[in-house]
Amino acid sequence: MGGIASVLYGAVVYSLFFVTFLYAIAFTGNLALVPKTIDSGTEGPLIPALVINTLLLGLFAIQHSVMARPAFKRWWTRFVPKAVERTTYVLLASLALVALFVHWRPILAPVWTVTNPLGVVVLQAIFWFGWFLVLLSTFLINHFELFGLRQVWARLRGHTLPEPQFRTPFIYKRVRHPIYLGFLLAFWATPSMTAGHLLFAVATTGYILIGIWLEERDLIDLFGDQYRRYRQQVSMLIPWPGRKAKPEPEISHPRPAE
Ligand SMILES: C[S@@+](CC[C@H](N)C(=O)[O-])C[C@H]1O[C@@H](n2cnc3c(N)ncnc32)[C@H](O)[C@@H]1O
Repeated sequence: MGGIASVLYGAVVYSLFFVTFLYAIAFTGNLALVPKTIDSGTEGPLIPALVINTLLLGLFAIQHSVMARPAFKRWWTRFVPKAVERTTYVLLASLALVALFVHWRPILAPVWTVTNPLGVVVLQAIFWFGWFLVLLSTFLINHFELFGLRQVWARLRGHTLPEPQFRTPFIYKRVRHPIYLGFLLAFWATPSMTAGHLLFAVATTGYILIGIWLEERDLIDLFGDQYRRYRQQVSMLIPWPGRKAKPEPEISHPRPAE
């Protein structure tokens, strides 16, 4: 694929991702700005709703976990050019989310309902903080590389991509997975939890915990002892006093002979 075509493909997919990301906020937060949310629409029979919602969540989880693994990437970059591998991953992830938004069936039995005005405000604040944390953390780790734009831009400029760098900026010094923490806050913090929303929150929490286990295996393969030390020092999801990344020991280089 030529450099300009790669950049165009990357830009279109990035736009699709961004719209999907905004829609996900409205979908999980039941914001009336969008035509369909997690609890909108007419409720149908329970069993088909459970089956369809579980299949939709499973489709997203399988797409995400399988395609993110290094062995899969090595295999499919024999067919998909390396420069657009990440873009194609983002495209398929966004399409899996669109399918979930379109086909999701509401299950409206209430699980909890908070009516206390302060409680409602606190839960809504946690919801918005969660989404803010997700977006902020993508920028801390490398937003444009995560969503494929850096790769297609490098292809256009004829540059090779640098090797992945281990990073612990800002909140990454306190928790190893702030993006996933943000999702958990956003998915659980609601004043009115329905059975459908609970299914979504429980399934995504399970998926995130499995995803962390898989991601950390890959990170240890990639960064070795550096990541092992980080894991010993820093909490997985919940920041804890005293649990903080320590500066890496300086590597001493022999002084050149004078
Ligand atoms: C969707 S991001 C999630 C990052 C992290 N798990 C989080 O929740 O903030 C997944 C990508 O981030 C990379 N990654 C995770 N932690 C990293 C770190 N400390 N430094 C560099 N890359 C990291 C992984 O290799 C993977 O490609």
